[in-house]
Amino acid sequence: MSLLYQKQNQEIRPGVHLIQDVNASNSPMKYTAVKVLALDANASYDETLGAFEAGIVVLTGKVTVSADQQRFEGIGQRQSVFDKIPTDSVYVGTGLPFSVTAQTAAKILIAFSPTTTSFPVRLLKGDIHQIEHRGKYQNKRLVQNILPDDLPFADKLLLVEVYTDSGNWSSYPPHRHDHDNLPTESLLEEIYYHEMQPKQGFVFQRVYTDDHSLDETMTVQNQDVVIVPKGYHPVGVPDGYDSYYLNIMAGPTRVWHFHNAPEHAWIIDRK
Ligand SMILES: O=C(O)C[C@@H](O)[C@H](O)C(=O)CO
Repeated sequence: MSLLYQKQNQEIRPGVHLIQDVNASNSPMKYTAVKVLALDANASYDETLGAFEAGIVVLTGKVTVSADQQRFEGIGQRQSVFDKIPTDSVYVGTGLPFSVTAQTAAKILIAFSPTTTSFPVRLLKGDIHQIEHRGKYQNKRLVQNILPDDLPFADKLLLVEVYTDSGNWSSYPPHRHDHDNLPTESLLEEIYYHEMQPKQGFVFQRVYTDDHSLDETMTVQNQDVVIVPKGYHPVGVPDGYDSYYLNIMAGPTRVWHFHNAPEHAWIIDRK
């Protein structure tokens, strides 16, 4: 089972280019799915959600999102994800139609999770994001929380952006969240959407379980997706390149409680 989905570039509607489309039909994921779309200026994409909720993240550019008689105009805060400016997102509840119209050339990520529980459509402005500077030594990273578990605005979805600069590791020391064992650990699937700067860069990501029945180390390139159905999932960033990824998480309970690999937990305790 490959966990790596390399970028596509398929024009699915006039001015709408499909970069990624990972879902239950082409992956083992049950709680999470993702679409990444590049929109030419003035291009529009619309969809009616089935029994899914969605988080529409404006990765780059300016768009207008309409859903459930609400219209959010001119949202999006950056030209590149590497501007490191928290961007705007829109949460759309289960079963609703939505449309996205690009005011400038734009890139959007749509995260999905199956649910029949309705939550209201909501604009999640970038300036409400909780920002974290995690790690030390060579595992420093910048975390921009878009839809963390302490915002009760979704039934299942959790969304977070992570920046890992040249020569650092993130999602490190390795942790897992694949046991439904609250309050110690929650069961959350995870999807990584990766970008690199400069674009020709790559990162290494390993996904592995305690018994190594799953143990895959991948070379991940710009706009690739990695799925984490279970297991630890560290990311290493080579010298000279900076990494961005957006994480989508979801599972039976919308809480992020993870378990650090015991043999590597000492990494956290260094002074
Ligand atoms: O802290 C990080 O390096 C990011 C990770 O926590 C990432 O968001 C993840 O693996 C969540 O389970």
